[in-house]
Amino acid sequence: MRSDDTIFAIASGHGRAAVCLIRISGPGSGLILERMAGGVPEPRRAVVRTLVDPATGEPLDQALVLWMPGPRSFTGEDQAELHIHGGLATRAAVLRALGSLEGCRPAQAGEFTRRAFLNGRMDLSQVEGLADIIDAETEAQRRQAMRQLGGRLGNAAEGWRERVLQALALLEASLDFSDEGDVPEGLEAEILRLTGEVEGEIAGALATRSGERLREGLTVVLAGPPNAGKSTLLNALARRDVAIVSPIAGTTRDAIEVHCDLGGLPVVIVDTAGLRESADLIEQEGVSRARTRAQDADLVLWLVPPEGEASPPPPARRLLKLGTKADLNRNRPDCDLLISASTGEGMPELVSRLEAEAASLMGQGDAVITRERHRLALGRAQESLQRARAMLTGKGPLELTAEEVRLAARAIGEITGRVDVEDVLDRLFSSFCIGK
Ligand SMILES: Nc1nc2c(c(=O)[nH]1)N(C=O)[C@@H](CNc1ccc(C(=O)N[C@@H](CCC(=O)O)C(=O)O)cc1)CN2
Ligand SMILES: Nc1nc2c(ncn2[C@@H]2O[C@H](COP(=O)(O)OP(=O)(O)OP(=O)(O)O)[C@@H](O)[C@H]2O)c(=O)[nH]1
Ligand SMILES: [Mg+2]
Repeated sequence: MRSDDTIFAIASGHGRAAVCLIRISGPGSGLILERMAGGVPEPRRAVVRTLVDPATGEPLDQALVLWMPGPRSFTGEDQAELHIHGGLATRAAVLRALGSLEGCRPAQAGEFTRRAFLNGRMDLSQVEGLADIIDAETEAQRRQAMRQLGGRLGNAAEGWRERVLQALALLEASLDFSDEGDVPEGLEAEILRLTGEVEGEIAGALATRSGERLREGLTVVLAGPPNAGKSTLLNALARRDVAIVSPIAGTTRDAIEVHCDLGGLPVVIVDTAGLRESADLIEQEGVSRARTRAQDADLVLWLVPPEGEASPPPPARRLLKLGTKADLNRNRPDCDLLISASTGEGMPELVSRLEAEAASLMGQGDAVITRERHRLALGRAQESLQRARAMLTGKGPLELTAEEVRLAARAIGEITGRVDVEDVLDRLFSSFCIGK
């Protein structure tokens, strides 16, 4: 795809709507306004214009038009926006007209943001923050995404990289000037200080997974014997009739997921098939899926009916034992909590318990790293720094020490996209909406 094309796309939603936003970016943006909107308005001032078909002059729609010349624009290049009426035919007519102009083509997913990145308007960590803002479903996710867009991770990474490069410069100076192949004592102390500081800060950022958990949402799996009341509990937590409930054991077979917002934190609650030996092939598959989901879950709610558990709970990272149908039997000393979907007993306590679990696993958006990509890159940086520091104090070969420090700087550079990130970009932008 040519990057000097002028690209356009609908940036608003795609159904019938009151207003539709068409975004345009590239060197032909001004010409488009001249051909279709009667001229280029004053920069960054909205004006109402009648849009016309550039081929025939036929009026197509009334629009609010914006002109944002580069480099002071989102993409860093000339940009225009047409805020048109939201009807399907209007949209089609304007897009057809834009596509008929030379050098203009529909944008690919994420292509506006890719241009913003390539033009240095934002770094890779900020691009990820932007993607996360669009996907944020809860308040804490929104806050975390905004911090990343605002440069919290990017600034931290730049700070680390700068100090590592400073240490590298000192090492290289020693390489050039020392005949014995060792580092003068004063310099060695400074290199150890710089790399030690950075290594400690990176270790701090790696110490919690709460950022990744918050971005992805916490998975809570409801598991237990058939008829324990799992689907009834799912419906109660979701406050809608999501799953079929019946007195017949083995009602649920597929795993059913509901996205919930618990005090601003994203929690995916998964209802599963009741665990039992069964001759029914479909039920067997359901039971095997239930076990897998329980194993992968951040938290398993193990539901024990009044008649007790027929089998031990499946292996899980974290498990909370819930006695169900408390209205039928209140004598359940082995359970962490008693609930009844019929009377509502225990439900507020359960929700508080889940909120507390979620908060302790996810925080409120204060973590610095939010993706496995960050964890892997910083993990490599940390290992390189550790190896370099060990060589430095153990009087290891200077060239190898410098190479490790170089590797550390490179790994940190991956966070902001300073170094080879083509494949990361392709993967990331393919997950973007068209128009972003
Ligand atoms: N109509 C509309 N709304 C939108 C966007 C958009 O592109 N169009 N955005 C798109 O995602 C977001 C806002 N992001 C933007 C960020 C920077 C610039 C920009 O042109 N910045 C220039 C000029 C700033 C100024 O005028 O002071 C700059 O930073 O130099 C525009 C939008 C959300 N809302
Ligand atoms: N008395 C009483 N009955 C309940 C309660 N919760 C669920 N039940 C009933 O128990 C039966 C089974 O409920 P489900 O929610 O379908 O149970 P399940 O664990 O999803 O069962 P499977 O999908 O077959 O594994 C239904 O008849 C529910 O109405 C409760 O708190 N009290
Ligand atoms: Mg069920």
